[in-house]
Amino acid sequence: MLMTSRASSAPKKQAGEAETLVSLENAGIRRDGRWLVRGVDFSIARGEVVTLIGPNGAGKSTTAKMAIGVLKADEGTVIRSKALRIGYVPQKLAIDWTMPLSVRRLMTLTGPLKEAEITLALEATGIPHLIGAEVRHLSGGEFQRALLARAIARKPDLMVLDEPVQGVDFAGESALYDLIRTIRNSTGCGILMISHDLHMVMAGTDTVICLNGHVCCRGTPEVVSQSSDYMKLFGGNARSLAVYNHHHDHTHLPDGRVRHADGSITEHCHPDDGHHHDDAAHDHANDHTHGDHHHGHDHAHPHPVTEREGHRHA
Ligand SMILES: Nc1ncnc2c1ncn2[C@@H]1O[C@H](COP(=O)(O)OP(=O)(O)OP(=O)(O)O)[C@@H](O)[C@H]1O
Repeated sequence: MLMTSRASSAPKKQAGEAETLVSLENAGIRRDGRWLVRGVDFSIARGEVVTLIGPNGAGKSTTAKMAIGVLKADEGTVIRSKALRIGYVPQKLAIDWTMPLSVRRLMTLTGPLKEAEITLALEATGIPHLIGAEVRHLSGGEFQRALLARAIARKPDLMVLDEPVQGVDFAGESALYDLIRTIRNSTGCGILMISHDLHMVMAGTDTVICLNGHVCCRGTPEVVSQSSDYMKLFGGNARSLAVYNHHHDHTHLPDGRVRHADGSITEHCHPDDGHHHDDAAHDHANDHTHGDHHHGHDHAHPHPVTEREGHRHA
């Protein structure tokens, strides 16, 4: 029997367990008699970074759109937590690049924002000085920062970033991934990210879902990078992947406090805690179990941006 996205009752959350923001069970999208993706199962908790990887056409963007409700599942279920606020940075934007458009205006295209909210978001992404700049004059990295600012300005519970570093140079990529982690750490939001950039992304991700029309393999970056299915898909690239090996001796809770191995909770990490500085892979309250779905809910209210051809960084 085919089922579509549905609401459910409020989640019953165990003490200490991060809230599940969105959960997909056996979800699929069919178009023109073909399943674009099928049998997709995963969930995203508050404070968790989930990354979708996979070759071109694997269904990553389709899956992300299904997760946030831009596309309705033709099979299976997609459940989002009640009144979930979503910040979405799509892969492509329908922007007329010949028309004047300031960064300030770009920020409010999908909904009104106060000037102070715009300024704060642009400060967070490091480009407050560009508030009056023409979008068409921005560099690739500045444009991506502006899109990120627009996504975070609405203080989302879940950020969905479809290839957030496209067109950005190597140093800029690293800075943007740092920024994404900083946003997650300071706001405790969940993040669903799509990327081809295996090296950077794998290091900063709690859970990797490798897609190829279906979920090919999943797990921590370490588990996925050693999977034979993953090796088959990515070949030599996979073998050269440098996953940041770390051990988790503490957990960052969504409210910013830190729970240590002995169960004690402090405001900050201890100086001698494992894998801190230049750390790309803290364990941020991802102490929930995938496939263990507690949620409930209702329709999400994403701020989808029309996506068509025409994005200059595509
Ligand atoms: N509306 C649609 N109708 C028919 N086919 C579609 C539609 N949207 C996407 N597709 C096809 O579905 C497949 C998955 O597309 P999707 O954009 O999700 O892939 P992706 O993994 O994000 O790819 P990429 O890495 O190239 O961005 C592709 O083969 C694409 O051509």
